[in-house]
Amino acid sequence: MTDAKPAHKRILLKLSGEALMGDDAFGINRSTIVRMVEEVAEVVNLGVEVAIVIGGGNIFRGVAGGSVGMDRATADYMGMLATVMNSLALADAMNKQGLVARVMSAIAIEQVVEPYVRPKALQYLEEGKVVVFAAGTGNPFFTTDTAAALRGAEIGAELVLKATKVDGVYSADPKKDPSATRYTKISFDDAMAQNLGIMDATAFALCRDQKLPIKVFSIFKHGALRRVVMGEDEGTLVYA
Ligand SMILES: Nc1ncnc2c1ncn2[C@@H]1O[C@H](COP(=O)(O)OP(=O)(O)OP(=O)(O)O)[C@@H](O)[C@H]1O
Ligand SMILES: O=c1ccn([C@@H]2O[C@H](COP(=O)(O)O)[C@@H](O)[C@H]2O)c(=O)[nH]1
Repeated sequence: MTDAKPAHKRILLKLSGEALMGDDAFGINRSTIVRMVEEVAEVVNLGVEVAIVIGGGNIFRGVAGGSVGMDRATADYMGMLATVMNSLALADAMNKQGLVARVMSAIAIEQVVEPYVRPKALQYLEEGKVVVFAAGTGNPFFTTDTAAALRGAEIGAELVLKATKVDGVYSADPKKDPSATRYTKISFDDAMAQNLGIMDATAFALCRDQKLPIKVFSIFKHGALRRVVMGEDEGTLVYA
């Protein structure tokens, strides 16, 4: 029995939307979302304050064909709405698991979820509730990675955790280049200079300027989220 304490008091967890598909072609795979929530519950039960941003790739990429030739901003609003659906599904699964989750949207959609109001989000976190930030930044031409950086900075998170389909940042996309090697850590400047596609440059730049480190790790690896929160060796650290 160990009484080791978490290395972080408040975190911003960015969950991959695409990972929610599991082995399905698109949408939300029930057992995958339940597994993700079990991992989240582990760290919430350690007393860590958890805010979440979830991507929309599992839904949005499924309808992306329909957005071909569409006005870019309109297609981006569709993408943001996809993240609202994922956020609702995630919060529902968390509530069923015994956690208390609140969804806050960057786009006004008040019959469905409450609007993002920073002091309210901070209050929820202090009360031990999990806050899910939906609709990205609320602006087209951005991504949910940037939303994670933005909300992470706003709520004073100590770390942004990017839980994705790969187990860290590689010298090239490991899905395209099998010879790519994984970094245990890399500076924001180096990641940006090498144009590493794991996150967009806006998200990297915001975190670098705010000195907000990022850990990239696999959401499919059991216990990885807990190990990151405990400060153990897992994934890749991106630092200022
Ligand atoms: N240098 C790199 N190191 C690691 N992964 C990389 C790199 N370059 C590109 N990738 C790819 O980036 C993907 C993760 O980024 P992406 O933003 O698409 O996913 P996500 O955030 O998990 O999904 P979503 O947008 O659905 O939330 C990985 O699956 C990997 O194939
Ligand atoms: O702030 C934001 C966040 C997202 N979008 C749009 O949504 C999709 C899905 O987000 P992912 O980060 O790719 O999962 C994204 O492709 C954008 O089209 C946005 O416009 N603004």
